[in-house]
Amino acid sequence: MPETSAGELAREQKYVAALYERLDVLRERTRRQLDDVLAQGASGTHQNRSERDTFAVMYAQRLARLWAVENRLCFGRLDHADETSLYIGRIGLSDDEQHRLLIDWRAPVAQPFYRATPAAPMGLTRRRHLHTKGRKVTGVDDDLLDLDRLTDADRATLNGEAALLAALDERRTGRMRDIVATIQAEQDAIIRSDLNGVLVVQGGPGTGKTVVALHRAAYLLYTYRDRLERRGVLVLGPNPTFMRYIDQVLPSLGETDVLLSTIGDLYPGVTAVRSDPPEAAAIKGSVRMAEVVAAAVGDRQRIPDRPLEIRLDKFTLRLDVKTFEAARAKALRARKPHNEARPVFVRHLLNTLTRQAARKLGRGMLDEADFAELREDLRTEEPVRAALNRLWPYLTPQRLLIGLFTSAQRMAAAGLTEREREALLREPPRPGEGGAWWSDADVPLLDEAAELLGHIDEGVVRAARIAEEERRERIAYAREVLELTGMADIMDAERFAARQEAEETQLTTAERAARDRTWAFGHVIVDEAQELSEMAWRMVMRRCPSRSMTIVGDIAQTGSSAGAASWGRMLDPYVGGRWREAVLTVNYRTPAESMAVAARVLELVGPDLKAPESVRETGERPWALRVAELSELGPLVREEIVRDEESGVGRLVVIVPASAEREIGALVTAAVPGAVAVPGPAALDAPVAVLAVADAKGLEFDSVIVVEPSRILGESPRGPSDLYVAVTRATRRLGVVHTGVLPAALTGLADRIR
Ligand SMILES: Nc1ncnc2c1ncn2[C@@H]1O[C@H](COP(=O)(O)OP(=O)(O)OP(=O)(O)O)[C@@H](O)[C@H]1O
Repeated sequence: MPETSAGELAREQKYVAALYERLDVLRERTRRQLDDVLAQGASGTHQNRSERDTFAVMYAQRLARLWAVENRLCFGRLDHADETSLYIGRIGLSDDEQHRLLIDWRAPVAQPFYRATPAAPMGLTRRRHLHTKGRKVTGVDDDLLDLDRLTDADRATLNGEAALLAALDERRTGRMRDIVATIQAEQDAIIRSDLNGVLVVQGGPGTGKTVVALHRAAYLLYTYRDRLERRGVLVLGPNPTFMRYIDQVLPSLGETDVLLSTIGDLYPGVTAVRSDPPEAAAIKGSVRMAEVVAAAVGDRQRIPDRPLEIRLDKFTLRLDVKTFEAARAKALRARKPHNEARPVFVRHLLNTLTRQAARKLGRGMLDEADFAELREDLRTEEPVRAALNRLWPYLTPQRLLIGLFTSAQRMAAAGLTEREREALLREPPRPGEGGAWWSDADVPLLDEAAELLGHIDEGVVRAARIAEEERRERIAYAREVLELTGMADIMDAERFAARQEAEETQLTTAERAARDRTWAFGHVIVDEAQELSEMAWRMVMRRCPSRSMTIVGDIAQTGSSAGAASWGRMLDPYVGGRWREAVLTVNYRTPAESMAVAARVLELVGPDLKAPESVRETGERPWALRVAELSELGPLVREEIVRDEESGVGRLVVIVPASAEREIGALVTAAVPGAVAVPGPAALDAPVAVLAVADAKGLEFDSVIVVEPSRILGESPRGPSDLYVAVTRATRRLGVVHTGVLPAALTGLADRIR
């Protein structure tokens, strides 16, 4: 950082202090507004209450936004040729007279902060980066953009990349940080790209795809707030650990109302916890499964090929094949989903049964009311109900798929081959297993099934009954509370209960969207998009009929057996070639020394692929160590920690083949206190984590040890991509530990001296 005169720092400190004062005033004002709205209580008309709820959500969100921007509220200053200056920060601030004090980084006038260069200064003479700690300005560094105006002193301190390099060199905390202060021009162009259409951002590891996608979400919400606030923005990522890794970025940019989800979480009411073996995942991910699920539904509409007798107390009724066929044809003609077509099928059969019953009862011609009454009587007869349920059962997506995957016969009827059936056949869920039965690859199939099955009337009825019971319970509880607190005289139980309920229904857009399978988002961002299967794309596209999407990923890193080999193959079925691509080329994470190793691994993925260029060097060569047994790993990791600490390196990850995750996890956790060997938030917070490649995807660590690279290579058809992911996770140091021979791509690493 260049020397800055004390006077200059003091001037910036004064300005920044005033910004924080203003922030405090606004927080206090918004808190009071929220309190006032909440104090109005649940009384008034329905419209009053709903307006009050809307205001309460709005003030609460505004308050959260104001609290989220505390750190590095202001990080830049633009000096224009006409000698005016603008301060750039996380949000815009004005005083009560509407003078602008701070410009939101997403506003058009802030754009030169990211794009101006000496060759194209965009009207600027200087771009200043302000460094702050808490509310204190600790330093500034300047890019002088009007070279004619430079004084000799200015020339001596010209320092374009200082802020970026300082940011990249910082120790990692286990959580991704925002980059508002150092967004680079090629990234800014993506962040501010038009809202409409499908934008694909292809880029190698560490090129900032994830962080750029998140800043784009914040930019779009700011620029198109009216359009997006109602429909919401969805950000999809590969696994829960990754979601945890990125979940602070948008709040730190003042955006709290974006739904972050994995594919495994996207179907309301199901959380996928299993992952399928590669072969099963590939079958379930193939678009052919759309036909299989449709055939499985059709299989549940199959009619008997012989007549059916239904014995009642007084007589026996009989349905013949012709009647079944007519009922089914009518139901299919309705072109409705399975459950919604059921009433058509059922009505036809019931009418036939009613006519038979009338004849048997000797009642000949019935008028309309008597006919309806008799039909209703029959419908409630247990044998009739059971027969109708067998013929055209109400189905939930869960019931359909459990029925399918637990029966080789049903799978065959739905068109799966013998080999596919063997790969997919499963035991039914054990009692209480419920949610744990589902895998990531099942979720798009549930969604597909839900489309074909439609709503269940009975379910709606049941839900309404449960809601009514809950309402009654709530009133009873409210009555108790009021009696206990002696407030029964001043407030009635129903009003008290309604007030509580109102608090529960004050949902944000993201919360409402998360509960609704049919929600159409205003914009969808897919990260690590190369991992999505064809079936997953169908599910995602359903969530985004407007096709306003940002898709970020790297085809060279595809690890899933059902993932993408090209963007066109995945997207063309939906947008027919109408997608635009932006390419990121600079790697901000991995030092040049590790990237040289990664480039050789990349040749195994595809000889024509080009690794991104690193923006910095660390001077440390990646190392390799051959050990006789993996049990040597524990002491070795301990040594590495000491070494890392001595050189100021923070967090370490041991990346292992999936098949050795448990064994190596046990070795390392036994040898290193505080080490964590299960994916999830704990792995992000621990000083040492052991992760399989799939769980390390998208993450980064100061120091990385890759174990048994040959096994990673050989473990799946996508082995080379997996090894490429593994060797590109380190921000500082990379080492390789192996028992056998090193893959050729890794020869040439420095020997590690012990
Ligand atoms: N302009 C920038 N200023 C500061 N840091 C940056 C910038 N761009 C990227 N980074 C940092 O580089 C690292 C890599 O970014 P990110 O994880 O978004 O890359 P990626 O392309 O998604 O990588 P991968 O494909 O490996 O998942 C992050 O620490 C990110 O904060």
